[in-house]
Amino acid sequence: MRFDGVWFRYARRADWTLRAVDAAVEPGQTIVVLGRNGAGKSTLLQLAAGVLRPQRGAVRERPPVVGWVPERFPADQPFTAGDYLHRMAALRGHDPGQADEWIERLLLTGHTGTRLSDLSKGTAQKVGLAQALIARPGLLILDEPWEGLDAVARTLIPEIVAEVTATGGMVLVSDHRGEIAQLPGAIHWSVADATVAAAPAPPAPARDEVVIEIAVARAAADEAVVRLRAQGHAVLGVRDVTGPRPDARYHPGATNARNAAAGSWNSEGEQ
Ligand SMILES: Nc1ncnc2c1ncn2[C@@H]1O[C@H](COP(=O)(O)OP(=O)(O)OP(=O)(O)O)[C@@H](O)[C@H]1O
Repeated sequence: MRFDGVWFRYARRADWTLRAVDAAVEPGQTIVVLGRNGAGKSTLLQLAAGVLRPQRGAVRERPPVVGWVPERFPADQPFTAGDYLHRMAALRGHDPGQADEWIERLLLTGHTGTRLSDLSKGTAQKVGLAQALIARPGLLILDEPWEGLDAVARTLIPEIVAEVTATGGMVLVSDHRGEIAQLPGAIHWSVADATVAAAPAPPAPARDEVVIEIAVARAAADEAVVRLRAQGHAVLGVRDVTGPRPDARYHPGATNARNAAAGSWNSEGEQ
């Protein structure tokens, strides 16, 4: 997919929010879009998603299925979370079971009967994420995905990104706080002064580590993740050890992509 001389502004005589943007995303790539508040990251992502249209230039070769997770999930809709996700699955031509798999994986099971407007911000964000993933997107767009998410859900983001890219999908992620600057293998773009430029990747952390698997009570998972992070440990993932075993790439515990991610760890000889 590429931005081909893209110019965009929100009103006819307004300053350009983005000027002459030329940039390309290849299959399997993750792009982290960095920039200060108001720089134009969301605008760029919405142009990529096709939600906004450029006044000049074009976004070309966009994959047919796009999953867009806006910065704020629009929760003012008259559905419960479960009903909404099942409807979205049906609308996209999928079995409602596809929604159930994401409901389970994003730990939304206890919220399916809650109306969207009554969900907490973080839970609503997870519904937004599930909605985008049900479609099995070839392009996944995550606008500040860390905002409002609980600690467990945060650990799932890199895992989900790896699964999409492992199957040739592209991922665009905005990040104004530099939280995902360490997303492995990601390419960084910087948005500033209405232009988009390649940004150097932050230095990789020194690696002399081992992986320890621990099991904690489900109710204590959030607290455990927060405490481990506070102690300086990298939390690589959270998975359900009692749930059904998955059998396809976007399913809970997705075997192919998950193994591919684990393989990259093994190949570094750290286990
Ligand atoms: N719907 C809109 N109408 C008019 N101006 C807008 C609109 N949306 C965004 N803008 C303006 O466009 C500029 C870029 O906004 P954008 O949301 O793309 O920035 P951002 O880098 O994503 O910021 P943040 O990190 O705060 O989300 C800002 O000056 C913003 O005020």
